[in-house]
Amino acid sequence: MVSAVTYLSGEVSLSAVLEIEGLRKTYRSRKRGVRHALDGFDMRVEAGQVHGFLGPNGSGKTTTLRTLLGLIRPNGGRMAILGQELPQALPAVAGQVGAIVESPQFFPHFSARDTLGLLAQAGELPRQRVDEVLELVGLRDRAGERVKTYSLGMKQRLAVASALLKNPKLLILDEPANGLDPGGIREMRGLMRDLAAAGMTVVLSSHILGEIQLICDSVTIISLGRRVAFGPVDEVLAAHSQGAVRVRLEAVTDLPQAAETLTRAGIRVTAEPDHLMLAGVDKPAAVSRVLAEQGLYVSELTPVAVDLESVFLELTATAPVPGQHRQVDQSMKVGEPGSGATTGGWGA
Ligand SMILES: Nc1ncnc2c1ncn2[C@@H]1O[C@H](COP(=O)(O)OP(=O)(O)OP(=O)(O)O)[C@@H](O)[C@H]1O
Repeated sequence: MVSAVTYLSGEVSLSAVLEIEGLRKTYRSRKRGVRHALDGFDMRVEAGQVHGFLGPNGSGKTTTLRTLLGLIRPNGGRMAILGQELPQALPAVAGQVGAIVESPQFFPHFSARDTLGLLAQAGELPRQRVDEVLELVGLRDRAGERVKTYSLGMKQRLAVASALLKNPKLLILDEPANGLDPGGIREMRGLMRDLAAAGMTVVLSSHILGEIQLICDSVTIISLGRRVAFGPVDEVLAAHSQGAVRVRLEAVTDLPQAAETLTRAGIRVTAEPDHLMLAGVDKPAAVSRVLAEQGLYVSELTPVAVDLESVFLELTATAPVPGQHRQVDQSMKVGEPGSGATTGGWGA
């Protein structure tokens, strides 16, 4: 584990493996105009953590990761990995960063062992590392079979194995659980925890929020190119659990009117099929009073501990859909009515 201690603004903190401050990236195209994919984005990941990077489609996750890896040039801000400024230090830190940002393509007629052997040779890594990573990702027993016979989950594990070959200090994975069945997801979760326990820092983006809540020590949530929440998972949940209340009505058909009434009363409401979730409620009695005044009668009013999915919904005003990508664009288009609004989404 990286054990260095850094001094920030007079405070002692653990060493940050990854630091991003005020990162900006603007895409310009004749057809779509100017878009701020990253609009002053901040992120900090401490050593030895599994860190979840969450955001709706089009919120800027891939742009952030591609910028970090030197594949895209930012328009402003600063980035550092292992205390070294990027992109200047990229050649120096590249050997300590393993990443899968886009699904890697493998030769279909090669086996996993041949594929990794070739990559190890190209990277001048010891051959024994191939068997170590095959064991780590649980592919050892099928390592001699051709990649074209592999399931999506096995290809995903091969991709992770290829990123682990150089025994990186920082592992960056974009949607590692994509295409995995529940058993595969559980194995991947165990692998991430084992890697972190061995001192590796893991950053993973995912749309499977329940998984992130189980695996990750800390999270960053991005929306419209800006950080909207960050910190240890339990602290983020605690901060958003204050005043969270579940409301059921005698008549389910009254829910839309109740949602409207409560929203008008200044309460944040998320509608679920058979109940409403409210946020920031100081006095639950006020909720039943406001509703009763409209002839809407409450059958349940329960304070609840929120999960990461509810926090994500509240902060980004949209629900994640596993496996869906870029069907709705969350980035701001400059000059568009509503640019700068805090909502985005998958809705279309
Ligand atoms: N090469 C590009 N040219 C123009 N716009 C781009 C380009 N790449 C990304 N964008 C835009 O930048 C915004 C952020 O995209 P990005 O891919 O970083 O989001 P994301 O959070 O990774 O989304 P997803 O979860 O769908 O992968 C989107 O509006 C996207 O359309």
